[in-house]
Amino acid sequence: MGNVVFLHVSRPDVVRDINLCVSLDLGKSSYLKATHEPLFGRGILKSNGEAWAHQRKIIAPEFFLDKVKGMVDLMVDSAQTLLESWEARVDKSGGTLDIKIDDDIRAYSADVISRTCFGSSYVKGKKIFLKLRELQKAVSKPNVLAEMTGLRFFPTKKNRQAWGLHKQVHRLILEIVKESGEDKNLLRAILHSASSSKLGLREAENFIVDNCKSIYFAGYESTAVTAAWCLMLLGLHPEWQDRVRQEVLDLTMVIQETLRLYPAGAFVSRMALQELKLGGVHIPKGVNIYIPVSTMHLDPKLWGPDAKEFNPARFSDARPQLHSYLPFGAGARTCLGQGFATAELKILISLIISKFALKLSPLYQHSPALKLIVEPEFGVDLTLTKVHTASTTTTY
Ligand code: HEM
Repeated sequence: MGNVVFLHVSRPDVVRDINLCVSLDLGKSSYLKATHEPLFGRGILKSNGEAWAHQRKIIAPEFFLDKVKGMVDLMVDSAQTLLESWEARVDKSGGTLDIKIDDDIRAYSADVISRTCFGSSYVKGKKIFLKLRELQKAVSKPNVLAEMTGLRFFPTKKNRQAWGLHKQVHRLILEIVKESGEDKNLLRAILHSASSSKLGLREAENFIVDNCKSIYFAGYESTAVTAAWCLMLLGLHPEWQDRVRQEVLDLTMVIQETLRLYPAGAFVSRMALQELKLGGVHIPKGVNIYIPVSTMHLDPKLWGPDAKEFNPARFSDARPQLHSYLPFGAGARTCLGQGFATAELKILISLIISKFALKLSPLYQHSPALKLIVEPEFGVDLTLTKVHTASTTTTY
């Protein structure tokens, strides 16, 4: 535990300094994370220095706004599948349906990321998502502690299970790569980069697999969990459902507020690549710094006395103080998929709200749990009924 610092203070100035230091030092080191990282390997999420910069350069253009705009129709198609199934189930159950939404939302998110980034259908990618979810569960306990203490390198039963799953995911991704056609998508960009990087066969395979896993995980789970939290909050606050039906701009605030209360990424972490002083604290080179995002998001000093309440209107007039709102991180390593995720969330939530009235079910048990990301431990239970409204015009 000697090489870890938790910054349990709500100090936007410190976050700014951290980002500055890390940005300044980008070129100095290559892969800093160890080889047995079962979930991401050496993909963009866990690499540093030149290796990271190289991957970011390849992947970032695939998420520019013009690319995301081109993906909207695919996102709507994926959402329609979910809506049709919910409509049929509501009809079948006599107009009111009690439903645990999590699996359907995950299926939507998996479908979107699979179609838009990899050109393959959910059906093909389904096995990968299931394995990744198992892998996530296997590595998520003891999560941060294991990450910090090096426990994840011991051949414990849990670690052996994780490494086995890792191998299966590796094989499945390579199968999809071999089958992939010539359409332009993220997978092709990664393939192109791997083949032009003079890597050996094994290295090239690892490069492809690790980045596919990074994108699958980053793009799939975090968005699905955010959508589930957002629908839970809307179920609890019907007045905001009405507002969103009337004025889709209000949806932006609802999503911002959801990400403030339940940021999928519990920590933004950085490694000090040189000796630093942050907020008067001496940080030696090589130390990992964890910024607990929720702590900052719920601090009354930054957000006012209602910091723990759901109040999307707080985003209507005032912008949050710089570096005090970090759902997508900050600085050079800010989330690449922010625009993509926002479009995906707006499409799904606006279509659901235009078709259904949501009520939080009495079956719902509130228990936010840290499993690499913060998710509803027992899922989200809602009661759905159909609404008949004139549809709102939506710009994503
Ligand atoms: C609501 C959904 C999402 C949330 C809350 C979220 C949050 C985050 C956070 C907190 C980080 C770390 C930023 C930092 O360290 O400063 C991150 C990184 C990243 N995210 Fe997201 N993300 C979401 C969706 C997505 C999607 C849909 C994609 C891609 C399809 C994506 C791709 C990435 C990538 C590639 C990185 C690594 C960037 C780098 O290290 O250079 N994310 N995300």
